[in-house]
Parts: sequence; structure tokens; C-alpha cells
Amino acid sequence: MSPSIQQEPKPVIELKDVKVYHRARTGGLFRPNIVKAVDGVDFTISRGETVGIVGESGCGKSTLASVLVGLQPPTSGKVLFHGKPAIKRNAAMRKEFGRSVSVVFQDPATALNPRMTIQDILTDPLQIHGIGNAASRAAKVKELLALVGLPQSAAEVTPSQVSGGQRQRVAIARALALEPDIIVADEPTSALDVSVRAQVLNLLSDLKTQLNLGMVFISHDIQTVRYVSDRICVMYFGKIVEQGTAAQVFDNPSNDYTKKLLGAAPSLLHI
Ligand SMILES: Nc1ncnc2c1ncn2[C@@H]1O[C@H](COP(=O)(O)OP(=O)(O)OP(=O)(O)O)[C@@H](O)[C@H]1O
Repeated sequence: MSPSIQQEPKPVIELKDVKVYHRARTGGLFRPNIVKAVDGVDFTISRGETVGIVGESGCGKSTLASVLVGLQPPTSGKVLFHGKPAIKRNAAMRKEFGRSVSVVFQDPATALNPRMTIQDILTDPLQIHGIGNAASRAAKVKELLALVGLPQSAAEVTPSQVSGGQRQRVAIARALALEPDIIVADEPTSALDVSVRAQVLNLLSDLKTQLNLGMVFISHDIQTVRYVSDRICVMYFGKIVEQGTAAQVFDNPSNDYTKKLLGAAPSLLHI
């Protein structure tokens, strides 16, 4: 009998030599006119893995996230979605990409419409994508609230009537509404009280396992990234300067910048 071969999961999104260059807001004699926000990045994300992207403010993390969720077209390079070029002009692909790749932003206070009830916030993506009827959408909202550990009564209130940690749970529930393959979480705990950060990190980790999600976890804090990631990419001035498993990057960093980040990192107790 031939030995069974374990298939590697195929990437949902693949970036090849992606560059995003901006015209500098303030150019000048001694300042470059071009900001290389992302500068030749190769990256893949598949279902079932959490890839952490870490680096200091301004290194290009959010720009990379915008490319991954389709909000920012690259200046050059390729974005592949299930192995095919992600062509934004194609309405069917745009819709499928929007269903497959969700985002959780840093601050749920600004990411959620303060005038909508949580029921409506969670129903919205289903309506936009024409999924189900009133009864099945109501059932889905119940399921989503349970999935993120919120009481069913939360459906009746607006985001301002729940705590910051609960608001981020609502944002996560909204990101899960369309049953995505990938979630891009851009500093999802940075705006939260220290006391609830670990709960939200644990929720994201549990959801990733339970739903076999692919997760891109972006943070300036290498300890937070280590806590949730299988693989870590270290970004510096628009480039990925080091990547490997969490253990490789922590136990045997090869890049000087990674060593500096590790040296400056506070203990896990501060996440
Ligand atoms: N629209 C733009 N026009 C000009 N420069 C930009 C633009 N967007 C981003 N940049 C610059 O690109 C670089 C990368 O920004 P980006 O926001 O991606 O970094 P970041 O690592 O996410 O930082 P932070 O954690 O502070 O958000 C920065 O120097 C930023 O000032």
C-alpha cells in the first residue's frame, strides 16, 4: 500500500512581489517623494493557519492588510485568489472575494454604525449578498451571537450600549456572517482595555480552530502575535525581513530587526 500523502492546503490568497508606493504627503529636498509602504512582498494565507504580521508603526502592515482584503490595488505585483488573478473589474469575483475575505479593524467604536442595532449590523452583510430570507437571517444572527459569546439580548441594543470588548465581539461576528475563508484582523485588540485583550485573542484563536479559518493577525506587538500565530512575518520599511514558525522566529531569530523587536517586547502579561 502506498503511504498516504498529506496535502498542503492551497492558499486562498497569494501575493507575489507586491508593491504599494504612495506619493509622499510632504516631499522636499531631503525627503523622498515616494513612500514605499509595501515593497516587494511575497505572502500566502490558507485556511486553518494564523499568520502574524508584526512591525513598528509605519512599516506597512495596514497597507498590506488593505491589499489582502482588496481595498488597495497594488502599484505592481500579483494578487491571486484561489490561484487566479483577483480582477476587481469582474463583478462575480468581487462578490466572491468579499464573501471569502473579511476584516476586523482596530477600533470597533468607529467600525460599527452607532445608529444601527446589533441585529441590523449582523444582518447587513447577509442582505447585501442576498443570502437567505428574514427568518434564516434572524436564525443566523442568533448563531453568530452564540459563536462569539454574546447574549441573545445584545441583538436589541446599539454598539454604544455594550462594552468595548463586546463591541469587538460584534465586529468579529459581523466578519463571520458570510462564512469567510480568511479573516484579516488589523490590531484587533489594541483599542481594548488590557483586561479584555486576552479574552478577544482567545476567542479569535478558538474561532480559527472551530471554523478552520485562515487568519492574518496584524499587530505592532510581537508577544501578542506570538500568542496567536502559527507563522510570523516580520515587516520593516515595507519588506518582510524574516518569516518562520512562531518558535523559529522567537527561539532563533536571524534578522537584526527581529532581535531588536524581541528585545524591546514586554512580557505576555501586558497583552
Ligand atoms: N495614502 C497614503 N499616502 C501617502 N503615504 C501613505 C499613505 N498611506 C500610507 N502611507 C505611508 O505608508 C507607510 C506605511 O503605512 P501603514 O499605515 O501601512 O503602516 P502601519 O505599519 O500599518 O502603521 P500603523 O501601525 O501606524 O498604522 C507610512 O509611512 C505611511 O505614512
